[in-house]
Amino acid sequence: MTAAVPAVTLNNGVTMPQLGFGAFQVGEKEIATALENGYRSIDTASAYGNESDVGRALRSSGIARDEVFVTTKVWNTDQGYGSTLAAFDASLARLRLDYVDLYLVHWPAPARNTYLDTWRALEKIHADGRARAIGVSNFRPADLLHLLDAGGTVPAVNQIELHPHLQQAELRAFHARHGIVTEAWGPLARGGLLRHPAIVPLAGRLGRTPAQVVLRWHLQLGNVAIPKSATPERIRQNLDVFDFELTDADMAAIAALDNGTRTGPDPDFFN
Ligand SMILES: NC(=O)C1=CN([C@@H]2O[C@H](COP(=O)(O)OP(=O)(O)OC[C@H]3O[C@@H](n4cnc5c(N)ncnc54)[C@H](OP(=O)(O)O)[C@@H]3O)[C@@H](O)[C@H]2O)C=CC1
Ligand SMILES: O=C(O)C(=O)[C@@H](O)[C@H](O)C(=O)CO
Repeated sequence: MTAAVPAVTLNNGVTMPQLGFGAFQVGEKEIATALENGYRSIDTASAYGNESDVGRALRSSGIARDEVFVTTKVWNTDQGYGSTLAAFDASLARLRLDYVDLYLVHWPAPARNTYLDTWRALEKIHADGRARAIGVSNFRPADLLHLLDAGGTVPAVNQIELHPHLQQAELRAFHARHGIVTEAWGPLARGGLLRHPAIVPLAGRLGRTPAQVVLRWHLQLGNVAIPKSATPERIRQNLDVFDFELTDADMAAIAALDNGTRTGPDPDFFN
């Protein structure tokens, strides 16, 4: 039996489950499996091409709308004030929802130089009650400073690549200073960490899997994490992480694995 998922409170008082289902490269079946097994937060994006699958899985689950936290994101080519408003309408239509819980700017896309205008559109969407919270993704400290200096709404969340090989100390400290929740994408380093000689024995000692140990590390750091799996047993296993704890020594052993390795694009260059 999986214990209840704790909630984190965002800077506007909205609460969000600390562990959710990452829906990149999955379809309705996997999203339905996640919901059946107790996930109550789904992370999608217009770029994933599966917002309709998320909507269908939600409707057929029979779970009340207000019990599931739905995140989606505006893609780089839709950045800009008017185009973001139009992209949001299209996302809601595909999801067949009246609102999302969290709407994110997917990448800063620095060469476009449009994220401030995009952010104004997210503020309008939030003011209109169509996103309960708004945030960003893959923003670097300089992007966040730029946004904060422009005034307006402080992002509720920055969703960034974060795992033991890329611990993002500078961004996490920035977020803590400004009340921004850190959400980890690729929390399992896309599977690349799970045979690591520092993780495997830890998992053996605790009677857990390597993925569960890594997810527990995220939770104890205070991150929101959104692991993806297309495998039912792993989908279940990844949510079953609320009844054990890593010691300070375990946390320190994992902290030592930081080597700055990315599994995905670098926000400096991804446009
Ligand atoms: N904002 C952004 O720019 C980005 C956001 N994301 C979001 O983050 C989510 C998660 O990131 P993602 O890149 O998918 O990577 P993850 O770190 O979640 O890793 C997913 C990989 O790990 C494997 N895996 C999952 N659970 C286990 C387990 N218990 N044991 C062994 N292997 C496991 C999966 O295999 P299998 O599926 O075969 O079970 C898959 O290959 C995405 O789905 C998306 O929602 C991701 C990338 C960028
Ligand atoms: O999954 C996402 O949210 C992403 O933005 C990335 O997958 C990104 O699109 C990518 O990896 C492109 O190669």
